[in-house]
Amino acid sequence: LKHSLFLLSQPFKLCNCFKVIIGLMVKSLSFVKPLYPVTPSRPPSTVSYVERARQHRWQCSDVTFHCSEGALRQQWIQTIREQLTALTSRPKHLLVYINPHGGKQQGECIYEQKVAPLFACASISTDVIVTEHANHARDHLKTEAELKKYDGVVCVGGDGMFSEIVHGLVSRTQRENGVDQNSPEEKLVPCSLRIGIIPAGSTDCICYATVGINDPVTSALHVIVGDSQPMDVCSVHHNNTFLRYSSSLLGYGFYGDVLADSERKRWMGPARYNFSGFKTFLTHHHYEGAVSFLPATDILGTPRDKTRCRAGYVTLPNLCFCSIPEYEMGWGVVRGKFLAINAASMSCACPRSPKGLSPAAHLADGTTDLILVRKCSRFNFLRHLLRHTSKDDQFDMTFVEVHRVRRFRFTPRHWQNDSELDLRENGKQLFSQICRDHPACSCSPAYSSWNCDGEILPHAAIEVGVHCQLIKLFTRGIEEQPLFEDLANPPCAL
Ligand SMILES: Nc1ncnc2c1ncn2[C@@H]1O[C@H](COP(=O)(O)OP(=O)(O)OP(=O)(O)O)[C@@H](O)[C@H]1O
Ligand SMILES: CCCCCCCCCCCCC/C=C/[C@@H](O)[C@H](CO)NC(=O)CCCCC
Ligand SMILES: [Ca+2]
Repeated sequence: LKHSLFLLSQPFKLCNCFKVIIGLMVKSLSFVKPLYPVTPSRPPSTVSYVERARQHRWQCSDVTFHCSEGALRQQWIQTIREQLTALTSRPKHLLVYINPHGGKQQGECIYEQKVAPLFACASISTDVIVTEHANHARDHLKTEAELKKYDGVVCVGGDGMFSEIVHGLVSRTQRENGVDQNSPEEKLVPCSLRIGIIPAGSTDCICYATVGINDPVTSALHVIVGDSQPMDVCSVHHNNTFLRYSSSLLGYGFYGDVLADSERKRWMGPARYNFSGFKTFLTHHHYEGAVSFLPATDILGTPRDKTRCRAGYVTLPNLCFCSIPEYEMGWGVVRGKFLAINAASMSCACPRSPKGLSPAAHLADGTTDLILVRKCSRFNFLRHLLRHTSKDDQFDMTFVEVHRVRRFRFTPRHWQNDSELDLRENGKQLFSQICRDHPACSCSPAYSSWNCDGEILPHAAIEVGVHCQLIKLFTRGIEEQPLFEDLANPPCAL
């Protein structure tokens, strides 16, 4: 009995079969059509378990046991419960934030119908907060939430909602440890609570790039089995002032302009990105400036590798976050006119771009892939963009270069001083400012804005540093797909 239960309650591979118990329910008789004669004193017991399906999807299945002998039945139930309680990596108490306005505005419904029943089945208790305004979750986490009560935080929403959770948790952790976020050289203290993402947004790139699919049930099951995946976070500063954290894309030029335009069309839902993407492509603005960066020379991989960041990938201990003066000598500089400057700390894969902006980027290696797309013809830029959606190499083009870096800075060519910046900060954002060289014409504006994980940063001049493994998610990274998927889950008796 003990041996069978051990197999049932551990992630295991046997004849390519994968089953992990998530919970046990002693069902009331009315739920089950008995196969065997049962009496009210001996109801059947149902064990729920996780099963792999196609394309990284996980699903929940049940097996119902009947046992005519009361004592043996009780022994099974007790032992399964003990085994499940002994799994310390599994969360028991979670704090859940739901954004009711993310994506197609289905957050509450997705949580109630698909996720809450699974958490209940796995005996996870939850405190649920439906947010009432933007930054509600961030501010609650930063100051009020009694974090000691919980084993993790779950966000139901998109990348913007995830970003709120990251800001709340990281800021709280730094404050409690006396770390000054305004200093770009400061080494930040990692957060101890894991974060779960139930995808209910428009892009959901963090979920897609860490699980392999945007599916609320799959994500909930990864939380239940207690997966853990460390993740890098970039800090963004301007003039020794902390601006924001970023865990997926920091994009200036094309992706900054797409976002600025799409924010005015939120009413369109996820389709706003198609509309603004097409419009921004047609405007074909370029931006002049200098990008200086500190290459990551002490790591094995490069952004042009054919290998991908997959579950179980172990990063070698590296220098992670390093202070500027120590490495000042190794900095490189690229000046020019750019259609896009993108920094991808992870692949940024999402349904729109299944391999992502930087397919070989790693989730937790302390680096970000800096992609510089120089001014080129519309036709060439379109070829580059379309390669985000195909298998072809988007970096194999003369006007594109990519560097794996630990830190970088961007200074726009005409950047003057902070009085201009203050104007932007105070809400009078100069997105429509025209080129200073030709004040009367309507050619490319002098500045774009940064797209920071889907939030607009009004500052153009920024300094960015990667903080290796600052947060942890309730995922295990994308699992390698079996060669013959049909053989991965043969019918397998428990
Ligand atoms: N109750 C609320 N009312 C209005 N805005 C909210 C509320 N709760 C959170 N927000 C904000 O909504 C914004 C968008 O949310 P979210 O990321 O969940 O969806 P999305 O933008 O559609 O998806 P994605 O970020 O994946 O593209 C976030 O910036 C978040 O701060
Ligand atoms: C002519 C048009 C060609 C279109 C080419 C399509 C290329 C798609 C690449 C998509 C990359 C998304 C990267 C993820 C960024 C997220 O942090 C952010 C927040 O959710 N999403 C966007 O900014 C949303 C960005 C959406 C951009 C379209
Ligand atoms: Ca990385």
